[in-house]
Amino acid sequence: MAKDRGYRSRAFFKLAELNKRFNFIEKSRIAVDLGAAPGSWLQNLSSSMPHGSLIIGVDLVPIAPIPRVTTFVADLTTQHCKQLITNEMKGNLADLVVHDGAPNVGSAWLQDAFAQNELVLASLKIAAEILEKGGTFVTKVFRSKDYNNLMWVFNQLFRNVSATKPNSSRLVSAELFVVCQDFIAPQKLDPRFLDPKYVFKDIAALATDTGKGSVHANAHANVFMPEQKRRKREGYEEGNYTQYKEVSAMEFIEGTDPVTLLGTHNAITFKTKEDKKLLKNEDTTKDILANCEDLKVLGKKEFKQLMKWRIIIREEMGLEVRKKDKKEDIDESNIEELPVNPDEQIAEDIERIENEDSARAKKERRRKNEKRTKEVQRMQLKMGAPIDIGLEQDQHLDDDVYIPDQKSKGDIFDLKHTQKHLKGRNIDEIEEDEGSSEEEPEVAKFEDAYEDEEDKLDRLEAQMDGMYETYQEKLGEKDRKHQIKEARRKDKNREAWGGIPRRGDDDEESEESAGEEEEEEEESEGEYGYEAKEKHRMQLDQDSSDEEEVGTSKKPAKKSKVDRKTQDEAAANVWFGNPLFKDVDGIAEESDEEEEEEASVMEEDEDEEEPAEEDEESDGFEVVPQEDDGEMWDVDDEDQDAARQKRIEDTGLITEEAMSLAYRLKNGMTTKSKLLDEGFNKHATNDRENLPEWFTNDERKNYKVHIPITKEAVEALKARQRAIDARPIKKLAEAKAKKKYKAVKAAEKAQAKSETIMENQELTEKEKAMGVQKMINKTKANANKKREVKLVVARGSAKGVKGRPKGVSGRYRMVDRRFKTDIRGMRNAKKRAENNKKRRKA
Ligand SMILES: C[S@@+](CC[C@H](N)C(=O)[O-])C[C@H]1O[C@@H](n2cnc3c(N)ncnc32)[C@H](O)[C@@H]1O
Repeated sequence: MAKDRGYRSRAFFKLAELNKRFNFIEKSRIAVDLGAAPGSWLQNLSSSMPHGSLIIGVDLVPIAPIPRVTTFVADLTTQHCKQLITNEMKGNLADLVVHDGAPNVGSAWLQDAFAQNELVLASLKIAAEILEKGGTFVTKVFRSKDYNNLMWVFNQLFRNVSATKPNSSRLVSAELFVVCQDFIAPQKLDPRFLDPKYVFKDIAALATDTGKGSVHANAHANVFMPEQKRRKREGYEEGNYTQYKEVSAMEFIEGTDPVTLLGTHNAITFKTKEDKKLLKNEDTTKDILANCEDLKVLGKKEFKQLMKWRIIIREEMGLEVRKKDKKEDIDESNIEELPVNPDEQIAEDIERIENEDSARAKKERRRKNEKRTKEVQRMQLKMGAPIDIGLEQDQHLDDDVYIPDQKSKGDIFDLKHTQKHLKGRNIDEIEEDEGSSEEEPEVAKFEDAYEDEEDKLDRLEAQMDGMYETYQEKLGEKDRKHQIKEARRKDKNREAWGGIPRRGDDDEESEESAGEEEEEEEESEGEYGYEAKEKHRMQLDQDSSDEEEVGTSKKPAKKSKVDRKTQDEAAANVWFGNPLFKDVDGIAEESDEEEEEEASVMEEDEDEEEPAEEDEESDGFEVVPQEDDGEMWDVDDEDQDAARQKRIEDTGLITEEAMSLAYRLKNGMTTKSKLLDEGFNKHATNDRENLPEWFTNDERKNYKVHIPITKEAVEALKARQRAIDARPIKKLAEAKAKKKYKAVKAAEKAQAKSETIMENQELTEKEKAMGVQKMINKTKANANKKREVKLVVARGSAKGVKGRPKGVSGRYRMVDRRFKTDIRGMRNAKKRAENNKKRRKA
């Protein structure tokens, strides 16, 4: 698909998808692609960035030139690489750094998460040095135990960080793409933030290393604002992360950072007088109370409930107004910002996610049972697959991961996430900004943002899948219809065969077989490209040929051998009873006659010697004399299927591609090993499960190297086709064989008669010679004699009577009365013409 469109790799679509969602390319002027070979991302940048933009690509391997792109061969983990880039940027800063690098060992891609994530960090290091404030960094990461640490680091350097998995990325692969927007551009950056030794250590350890307070908030302060006096951020006492903490309801209502409160306490209590007043409030429902009892097990829903409840109470209390006033007097240094303990938070996350997982599983089961529509099932399946993958990794830590077609991932919602999104703008501030009346909608907006986006994407995904499936079904249907239609077209008598059980079976089987073909096609998904196509095509050809040979069945095992034989005979009789055979020399018109004919051709011939009864009328039937019926029974066009079948049997090379391949091999233009090499690529062993159908279908077309079709191959095929076309068709061959058979029989009979004559003692030698000669002449005449077809007109009560008319023997044809008149007229005209001719001569 990618190559079709001129892109160097399918990675193109990943960046395109990311950009579609986050829209970072078009607004960039200077972009750097780290790990850019073969260059599809560069192609994307080159085509989408404004004119005059600077685009730099770096890779260990050279990149073929791309318009408007400067490339270097360099190792992105080196200082030299950064130097090359900065030189090219001539003192400017980049607005976009993208990184799709992957550790490359030999020719195979080693999906070593650690090495990958190390590369990510090296790229981030470059990005941090060359990006301008507000810039964007896009990177591929592998989900592993280090993933969360990386995310943590990204979050320290960028205001908006989103991990996503483009549809074009295989769901089974651990690869994710993280789009980090709004670069903070810290004045000074602690090198440990970009040092794998530290980053891939435990986050808590990192935090411990980076500051006195032993929490990452302090680490943050250490790294970003070393010169500023730190706020008092006591946090939990060291080693006492698990202590049970309560917060009063009023504190939660009035507090400035409810999210942190919820994240750092175990329960909301209603002990004070003021708290107790809240218990009387009708909005303080049982659910709210239950939620308050254990904050550690809050799910997304419960979290939302509590946040909404808080806002309602605040509204009722008019806290916003008071707060606004208060805010001016607030000495920021007095606000105690409760730090988030990473260990505890992770533990919380794990616990919560576990609960959520089981709740979600239940919910999904219920949904499945309730809605048994295809779309929802598909959607749910999509949701399931990535979770399975995620469980191999530290899935429970992937709180930031947003996976478009995996609703459940979106459900992995935690306080940390929320907090991050509210960073620098907590809910209270939102309230203040928007005014009290808009508080709830704003919060609701925030809360529903996840759901809306997820739902929308899920819906879209499901719709797309549904549409695609319908399209596929339609295609399949069309195919099947086409096959049946084709079969019918080739066999005009098919309907007439309906009475024979075998045909009925065949019909069913053909339907079944169509289904089977579809299944086979699906099963052969593992086979890609031309070969699969070819195999399928040959299979179809084979099948249609099979169908043509009446009496054969795709599922003979179903029937007993005897049955099958009888049915085959019946079907064969019907086949040869087809009027198409009527005019073929040597083939009897009626099927029963045919058998007799084969047994004793000569006898029948003798019968036929009897003069035809012209204008014979018997029981309402009139036999019309027939002068020359040769033109009446032209054989139809030749049977293409037979020709095709023959062609497959002959060589198996029926396509231009196959022929070209053979031609190239024969003429030393390619070798077997080269072809084998071409058949494999670095993606050959990739897992193809769980890929979107549209993608696999497109891939199948483009997965293999396309063999160029040579002129010579096409010529050779055409020549062969001409030769095949020139061959006698099957029916004709059968007719000729029959004729030959008859002739042999007639000769044998003539010989026997001659011997009888010769042995007759009563005859003179001359008489014997004359007798034999007469016999030979008669045999010859019989052989050359065209079998006559009697034209029969049904009259009176005989009209509409089916079957052989009474009193008519031999070959006959029912005709209209006017036809007889026409024949007569023609005969008379002919006679008149002859007489005139004679007269003129005389
Ligand atoms: C998946 S490919 C990138 C594909 C690219 N985004 C595209 O669209 O064509 C990964 C690339 O990372 C490069 N790479 C791996 N380690 C690297 C390093 N240390 N420095 C530079 N490039 C590296 C590999 O050479 C490889 O070309």
